[in-house]
Amino acid sequence: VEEDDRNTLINFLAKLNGTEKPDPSFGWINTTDPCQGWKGVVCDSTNTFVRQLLLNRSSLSGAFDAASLCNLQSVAMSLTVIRLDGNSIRGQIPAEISSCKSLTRLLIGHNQFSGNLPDSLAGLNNLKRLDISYNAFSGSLPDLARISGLQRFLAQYNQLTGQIPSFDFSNFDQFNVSYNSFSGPIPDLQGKFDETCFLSNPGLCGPPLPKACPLSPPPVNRPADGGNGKKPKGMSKDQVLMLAGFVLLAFVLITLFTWKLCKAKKIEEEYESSNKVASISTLKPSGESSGSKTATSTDSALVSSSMVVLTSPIVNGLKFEDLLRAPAELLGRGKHGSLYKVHFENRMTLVVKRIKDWHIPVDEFKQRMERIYQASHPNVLPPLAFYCSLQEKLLVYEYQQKGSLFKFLQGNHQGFDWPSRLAVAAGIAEALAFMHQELSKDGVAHGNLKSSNIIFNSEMEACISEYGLLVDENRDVSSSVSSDVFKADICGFGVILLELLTGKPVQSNGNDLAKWVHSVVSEEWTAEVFDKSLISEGASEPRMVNLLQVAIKCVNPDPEARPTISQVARMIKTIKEEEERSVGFSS
Ligand SMILES: Nc1ncnc2c1ncn2[C@@H]1O[C@H](COP(=O)(O)OP(=O)(O)OP(=O)(O)O)[C@@H](O)[C@H]1O
Repeated sequence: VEEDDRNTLINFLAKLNGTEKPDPSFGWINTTDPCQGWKGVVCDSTNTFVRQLLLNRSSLSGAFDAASLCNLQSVAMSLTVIRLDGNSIRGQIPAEISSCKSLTRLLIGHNQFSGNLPDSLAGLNNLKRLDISYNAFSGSLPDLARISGLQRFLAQYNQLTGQIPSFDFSNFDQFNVSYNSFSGPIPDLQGKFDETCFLSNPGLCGPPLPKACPLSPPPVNRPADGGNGKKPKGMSKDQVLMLAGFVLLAFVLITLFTWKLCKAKKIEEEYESSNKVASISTLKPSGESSGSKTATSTDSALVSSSMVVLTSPIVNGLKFEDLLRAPAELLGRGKHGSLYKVHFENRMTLVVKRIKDWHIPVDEFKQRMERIYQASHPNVLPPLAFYCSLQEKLLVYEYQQKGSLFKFLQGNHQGFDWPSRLAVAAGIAEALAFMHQELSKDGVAHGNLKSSNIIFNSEMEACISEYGLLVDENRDVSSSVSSDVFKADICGFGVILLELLTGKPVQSNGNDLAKWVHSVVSEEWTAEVFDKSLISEGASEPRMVNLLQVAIKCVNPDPEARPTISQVARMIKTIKEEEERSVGFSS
């Protein structure tokens, strides 16, 4: 990034800070490149382009100068994520935001933004997630329905007016416009989302709200219509009656159809959940005798205040009691505890990890979770909330329906080609390197890295889950013992690389796979180890061997001989670059 552009970025942060110069703790200085250590800046794998600005929960209270940011050629084309949620930023969103053409996520919830949203926002046609919730935005929404790939729109707790755009809800995973002043009919939700997403908008009508819409169309108050709300001219009385008849018929048909759809969905859900669903308070942690009392069931009335919600846009207002009451399904009982899928009435689905036998002091647990949440990398699933008492430790994550790498490799993964596997390897290495760097002083490693803890998000990007859930209880951060926890992650990562190369997920701790690969490689049968589908797609054998060598370094039985994760990330980046060059060359 050129020096002038760096200065513009530094001014951008200063404005966000509401000060003349940015807070030095961010490390945004013009003698270093943004890709080298600027807090909250995530670059591409070649460290050339700024991809993400992650300035959420950073105590910012100034203004969002999107104009200077998005007018920077070098940044605007590459920037895919802006996260500013959880600050106290004021003012409007400048119309120039639309020059940040590549944005897929714009997350600015929980701030003090106000004024109208610029119409140009609807020109961000790569946007997948837009979160403007908990601000003071007013006026009508731009025609966001033009953004065809939008999957998430959160706008609750603002002062927005006008109609809700006719989104194509088929792609949506979350939607919320509650606590605003929207009016008019709710668009066709295609069977998704219930009334909680529309609460407290007195002018809204139609399903899923119990309030039916008036027969004649309500006054239209969107700017595109001129906002005059006048009746169409030149219609005879008969024509008006006929039109009203059609509207009535359409309304009856839509209501009937929605009712049938809801009924069918309910039956399907009841069927799916039969035998499997109970509430989390009735499901006992593994290893617990059925006669024993859990802290959860006894303490619940006393401890709801101890439920710490870290990221409120998704789980705002979540209480410990809500977690206990909601229908829960046991997903698995691992070595370290049980995992439940918890369904909420507003269709939010979370997973709750109930950690077994972790004798960590409550304060240390809290501090640890907050540090992990603050570290924030897009390829690491953040804890959304946690609960901690002496006897009970619960962690809440977003449910990811695409499942884990482990499950994926267990199934028919024929189409999982070499470039995709390389991208998964590089993505996880980069995310792990980021977390190790951010949390090295705290001595917090992942602690249980394996392919069932690599989860695909809705965009099929591999994310690390359950970071930092284990602590070596004999650990002494000041001594070299703490480096062992990081070296254990390297070994776990090496096993994941072996799984990607061989296409065989490991059931045990990975030693068997590592031993087998060692023996095959030492007898120079290297090609034998690779997944047959990789060989048949014509993946580059030399590059697969290079990755195999990285994996073998990582699973070295001597922890001290293993490379660091940043070294690993660099090696994988080089292999990936070679792959990209060769693909570019051949095409
Ligand atoms: N956020 C999530 N969304 C969807 N599935 C998940 C999520 N987190 C974990 N899973 C999946 O749920 C299953 C059970 O998870 P669990 O953590 O109990 O398994 P585990 O990793 O083998 O156990 P442990 O971490 O205790 O060793 C695993 O298949 C895991 O991949």
